[in-house]
Amino acid sequence: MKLKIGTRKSTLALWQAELVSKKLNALDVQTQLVEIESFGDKEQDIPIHKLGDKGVFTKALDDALIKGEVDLAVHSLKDVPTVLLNDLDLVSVLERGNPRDVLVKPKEEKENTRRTIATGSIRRTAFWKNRFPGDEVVGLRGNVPTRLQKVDDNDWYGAVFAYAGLERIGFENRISEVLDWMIPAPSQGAVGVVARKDTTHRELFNKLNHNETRICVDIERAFLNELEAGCSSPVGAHAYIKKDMLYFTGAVLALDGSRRMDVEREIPVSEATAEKGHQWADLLKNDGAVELLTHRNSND
Ligand SMILES: NCc1[nH]cc(CCC(=O)O)c1CC(=O)O
Repeated sequence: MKLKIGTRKSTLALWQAELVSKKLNALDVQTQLVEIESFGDKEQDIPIHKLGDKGVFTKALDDALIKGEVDLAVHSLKDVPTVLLNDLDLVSVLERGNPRDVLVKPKEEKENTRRTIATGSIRRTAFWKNRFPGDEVVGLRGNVPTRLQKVDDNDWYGAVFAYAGLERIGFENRISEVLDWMIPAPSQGAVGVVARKDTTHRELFNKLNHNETRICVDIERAFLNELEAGCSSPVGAHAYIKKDMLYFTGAVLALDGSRRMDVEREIPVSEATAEKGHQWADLLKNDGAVELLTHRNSND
């Protein structure tokens, strides 16, 4: 038996696919990587939230799974929509890396009269403007190495990246600041494996699961799902487990960062089910979170 692992072609995607491959090899399963280009990779210059609502990075791999061209697909879990296609399942979630967002400054710092921050993410934009209303935020796209190069080539104060993405491909040394105050994207820093529902390898995939990570990301993703928001919405959610407690922070922001709603909870791990994520999102919905999310600026 040789399992075909579908992956995107970026350095980060390949690193994550290799990780899954090694874990399967350690379980005496042979593997082969199949590189597939996604729509989100081809269209590097269009802002991500304009590419389409959901699955811009996952669709090509979903198709390959459904056609049987690959047996599993490896993704950054935060890029995977909370609702999968009917025939597909999230079969494993690996142990999470650092979930935080970080600031990367240019190698040579520039003198700025007004700070300009680069990011292509509307969540990062909203959080940044919420905390620093006087700063300017500009768009930034491309895979991690491309974005790092753009940071050095422009006059920006810096750009926001995922800690895990930089660390995995050897750019941890570019981190200037860990942005502890920014609530990460739901499931940021976790790697997920998607397979067909009728896969015959479920038991094998279960062995790749990291239970604590799975509990946390299921809650974060339920929170996002309940708010009916895709990966490109100004929604942050982060859960972590310490001893027997699960700690959760979630927030919904207006696009321009002018308003936000927060929820913070701690519960015993024994009570931690995805349902909690739905409930906590419901609290914010009752306070008008959906109106906050759907409120558009005139220049949008
Ligand atoms: N949207 C692109 C993307 N998808 C996953 C990561 C990083 C790894 C992760 O968060 O799991 C990145 C890069 C980034 O956000 O800087």
